[in-house]
Amino acid sequence: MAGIDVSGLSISFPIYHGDSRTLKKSMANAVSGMRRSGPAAHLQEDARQRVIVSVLNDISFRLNPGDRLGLIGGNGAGKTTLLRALAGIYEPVVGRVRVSGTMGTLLDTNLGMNPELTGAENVRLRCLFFGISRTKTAQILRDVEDFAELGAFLDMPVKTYSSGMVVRLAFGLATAIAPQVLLMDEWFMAGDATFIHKARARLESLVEQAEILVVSSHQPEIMRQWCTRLIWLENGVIRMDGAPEAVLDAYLSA
Ligand SMILES: Nc1ncnc2c1ncn2[C@@H]1O[C@H](COP(=O)(O)OP(=O)(O)OP(=O)(O)O)[C@@H](O)[C@H]1O
Repeated sequence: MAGIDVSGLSISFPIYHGDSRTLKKSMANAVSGMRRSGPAAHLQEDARQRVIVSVLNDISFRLNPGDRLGLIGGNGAGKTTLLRALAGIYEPVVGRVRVSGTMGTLLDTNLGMNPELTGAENVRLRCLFFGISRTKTAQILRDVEDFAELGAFLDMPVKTYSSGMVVRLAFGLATAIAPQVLLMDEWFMAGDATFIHKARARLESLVEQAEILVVSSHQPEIMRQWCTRLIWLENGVIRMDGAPEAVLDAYLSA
């Protein structure tokens, strides 16, 4: 059964810089004089006076099949970092992340996509990676072809695609293999209106199969329509966690 269990998760990045004295001084000033909500609130020094960016701090939540979680928050709040931690790209510094079930990620268009290979070759390669049979691979290829509407470009190297075309291919492929847990950053909404309409219809059908969705977006409409729960992140901590309307009302009026 699909599930996500995040407990006391903290993530920070050390800053390794050749000449960090000026940086440290400005950070020390920022840290000592900062407001909690100020843009430098997550810059700190560790016990060894190294500068660290504390991106997520003590994050906990659980998700069960059918949950559709939206992450909202201003620029640099930690939404993408949280998605990357769920995907296993970042290891927790403190706390733990447990994800059960097969996972599909729409976090970075180039992730797992070889630009030298054609769209079709990338589809076949992904199927090979997941151990999918030839017959099923042929079905998936047809499905991606129908969805992405790339025409002859499906047999062209991905490096010749526009960014919107890469989004269509990546989204089509990630959703064709029907993961139990789908993690999605908002970049895919860069597609044109027709694509967003199709993407939504496809996502709805995935979520109907009681899978888990975690999506980050700056668009309130997307959050209202797609999510059953919202977490508002601010400077790496959970400011509010609850029903979409309540969290959006508080977030938009803050
Ligand atoms: N590898 C890294 N090294 C240092 N700092 C990082 C790293 N990755 C992210 N950060 C910092 O962590 C903070 C949170 O970044 P993140 O991309 O998670 O924010 P976000 O909420 O997704 O923002 P946006 O809405 O602008 O995409 C930012 O201040 C960013 O500069």
